[in-house]
Amino acid sequence: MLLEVAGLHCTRGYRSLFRDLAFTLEAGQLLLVEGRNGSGKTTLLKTLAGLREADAGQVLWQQQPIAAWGAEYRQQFVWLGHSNGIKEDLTALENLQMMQALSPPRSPSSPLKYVLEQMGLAGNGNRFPRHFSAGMKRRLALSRLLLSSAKLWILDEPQAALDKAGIQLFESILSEHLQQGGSAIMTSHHDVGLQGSHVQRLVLAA
Ligand SMILES: Nc1ncnc2c1ncn2[C@@H]1O[C@H](COP(=O)(O)OP(=O)(O)OP(=O)(O)O)[C@@H](O)[C@H]1O
Repeated sequence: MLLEVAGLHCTRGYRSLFRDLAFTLEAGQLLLVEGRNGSGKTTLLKTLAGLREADAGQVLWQQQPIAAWGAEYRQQFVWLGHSNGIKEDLTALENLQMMQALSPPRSPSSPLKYVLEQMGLAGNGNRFPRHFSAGMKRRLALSRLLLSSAKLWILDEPQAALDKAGIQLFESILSEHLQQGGSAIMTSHHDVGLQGSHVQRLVLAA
């Protein structure tokens, strides 16, 4: 088992978002976290990523509490939040270099120009993302999925701003990751075109 969550309780202000939350995630599985705006999806993802503390409960990564992993836990997953985490003053190619440096690299690694091509950004390598559309920025942000060898992906509304082709591209990258024994936790307000016993759903009802 890769990730195990038990008795998780998170509050924000005086509001309890979820209580006694429990689930497990195995290699090859996708967990879709659903719920209305403000129900606590981002809060849950940040808690799983160790970016905020739970009020109670445990998050175990490979049987060990994430706190016990220390800084090493950050190398175990790819994080993509609402913010794209790209630098507007670096070119697209320089952004890929930065992403590559921050994550355990894939081996063999693809040439960065090829990664841009795969993401539908061919010819934009030397441009600055401040001149990109919102969907182009999201595609650049999602490039990190092709650069990292991390087994777990934690993605907050990864399809935001993507056009139909971008959503299909993301789903095919995700599907390949799962087939290769990776796992992912993601939020979405849209249907995800992946089905099967390896896809679990968690609906937050707060
Ligand atoms: N920085 C903060 N300080 C205080 N309360 C916050 C903060 N961020 C979020 N909240 C509250 O926590 C609750 C859950 O927010 P969260 O962002 O986790 O929801 P969400 O399900 O991801 O929403 P959305 O679908 O809109 O992205 C909301 O009621 C929100 O008001």
